[in-house]
Amino acid sequence: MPNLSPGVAALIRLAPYFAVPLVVVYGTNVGGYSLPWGCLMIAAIFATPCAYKITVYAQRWKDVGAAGALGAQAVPNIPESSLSIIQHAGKALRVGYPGTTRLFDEYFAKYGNIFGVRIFTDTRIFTIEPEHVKAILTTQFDVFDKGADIRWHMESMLGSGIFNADGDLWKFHRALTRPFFSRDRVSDLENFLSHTKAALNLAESHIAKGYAFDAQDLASRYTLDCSTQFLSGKDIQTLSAGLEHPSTSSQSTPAEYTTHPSNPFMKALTEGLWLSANRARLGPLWPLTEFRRDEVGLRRGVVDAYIEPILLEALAARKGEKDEDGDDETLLQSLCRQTQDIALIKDEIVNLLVAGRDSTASLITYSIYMLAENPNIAKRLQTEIIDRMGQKGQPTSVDIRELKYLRAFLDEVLRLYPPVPYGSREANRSTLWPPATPGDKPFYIPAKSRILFSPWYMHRRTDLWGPDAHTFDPDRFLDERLHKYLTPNPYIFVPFNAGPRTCIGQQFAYHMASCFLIKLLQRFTNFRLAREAQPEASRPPADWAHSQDPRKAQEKVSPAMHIVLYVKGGLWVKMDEAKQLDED
Ligand code: HEM
Repeated sequence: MPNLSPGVAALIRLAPYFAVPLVVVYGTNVGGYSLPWGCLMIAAIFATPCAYKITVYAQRWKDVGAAGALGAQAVPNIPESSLSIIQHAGKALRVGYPGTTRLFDEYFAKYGNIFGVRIFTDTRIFTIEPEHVKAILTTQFDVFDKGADIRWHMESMLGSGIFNADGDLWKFHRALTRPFFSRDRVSDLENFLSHTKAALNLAESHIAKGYAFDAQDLASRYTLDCSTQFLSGKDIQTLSAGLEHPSTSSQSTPAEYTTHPSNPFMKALTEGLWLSANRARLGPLWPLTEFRRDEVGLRRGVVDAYIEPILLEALAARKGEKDEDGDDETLLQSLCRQTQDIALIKDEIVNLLVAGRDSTASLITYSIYMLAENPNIAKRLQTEIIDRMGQKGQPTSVDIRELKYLRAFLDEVLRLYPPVPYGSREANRSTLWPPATPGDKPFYIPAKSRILFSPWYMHRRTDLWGPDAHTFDPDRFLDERLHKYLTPNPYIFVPFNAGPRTCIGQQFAYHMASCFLIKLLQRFTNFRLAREAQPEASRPPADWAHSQDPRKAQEKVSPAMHIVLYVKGGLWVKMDEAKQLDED
């Protein structure tokens, strides 16, 4: 139904669910038994809810029976209504601490590490068991697709790009993009270093005026410029906008920032993802919130308008060239060589921009947050970096490999603040998962179940990471805790997922974030949060301080998520220029 708004399309799709029971009620009336009109009306009103309840009970009965026949157990379903679940999920998206909504806290405590919820006729199964995550991502990879629901929620933003594809289409995308993330290509640090320099010059000019700056905005612009340079050979210069002034500064933000052409693009990208995530939380009800028009598609239109000129330039440059690939060919050039399908190329580029910008910006943002919160760790990192390459030296990929504490620091940020806090898949057929407790019956996973697994929750489990799981301590990736917890049980740490669909940009992201942090720590010191600049509405709610979750209780900013984790209201920080050491 391409020309209909989401709301109208959904109504047409749902019409049979409401019409069939009414017709049945009406049919009984004309079929000889003449019920009084009052009874008929009551029957008509209750027919659809009754039919829905019967479907739900019949499905559950079928699942329990199928589980029993296989010597397995059905996943326990939580006794909460669909509307209440939708309401909690929506609230969690707006104001919740990612992962610790009432829904999760209460039900993980009550039912253990796996439970099911029903949203109308859909079953969703939540798990934070590493063995289940291993099954989803690796050992039962062919059972778990992204699925039709995800495509329905994400299509307006991501089209048929790699994130949204399954089966042969996914294989096609993967084969197309993977060669561009080879070790050689991602180890070329010039792109990252030149953009780091531009980004840190902006930070420096703000600091010189005594202003705080939003490190999250800076990180997003840095990662977007690096990613576009890598993908198309030309950056889109979002860093040239400069930085916003904090609301506490006496001077307002210069017009060159507020009117910069990259701003509508950045805003549309973020809003598009937020709205897409909201669709997933609302389940089948989301079209009601976009009744008259496709709000996400509108944002995608803004994104397209910004990237189209770059694309058309690349296509024009292709004309007349020989059909040969070369080592210096960009991904965009390669796509243009292999297809003239502009929609496909646009989808591919948008998918990679979404992947490259937000997740790595999240890693850098939370890294700066942790530098500010842990001055001793910042000092140790600084010492490691300066000992190896001095205060001005440019890192190489060998340096990055040898900076062990920096890598442990990044991994610890990824553990406590995984940029992609939740993963989702759909079972294309029924299967069995190992029990959460050895000796118990395996779990029966019915076909078509939507599965949600949470690195966020799993990365913080004290039974998997030790009693200090809530403490930020990079040494856990270097000392005996590594061998005690992670080495024997690698699926407890999955910030990039794992298996055949593991993140393609993992090494790219480590290099991009490492370059930024190395140069940051060479140039600046004394990182601190500028709480006065943090917008009032984005500060952590007062009741978080009394939370049972020790990390939530000590947060100084509000972590929030759409699909990717971010800091609500931005991460406003101050820092000092490091004293220049004499390196001669
Ligand atoms: C810290 C940074 C990053 C994190 C934590 C991260 C995490 C992830 C995760 C969890 C997935 C699986 C998503 C899913 O299956 O739904 C994924 C997939 C992917 N990532 Fe990343 N990512 C990061 C950076 C990047 C970068 C920089 C790029 C490329 C420029 C990239 C490209 C991709 C692609 C193309 C996929 C899809 C793979 C597939 O479906 O086969 N990622 N990433």
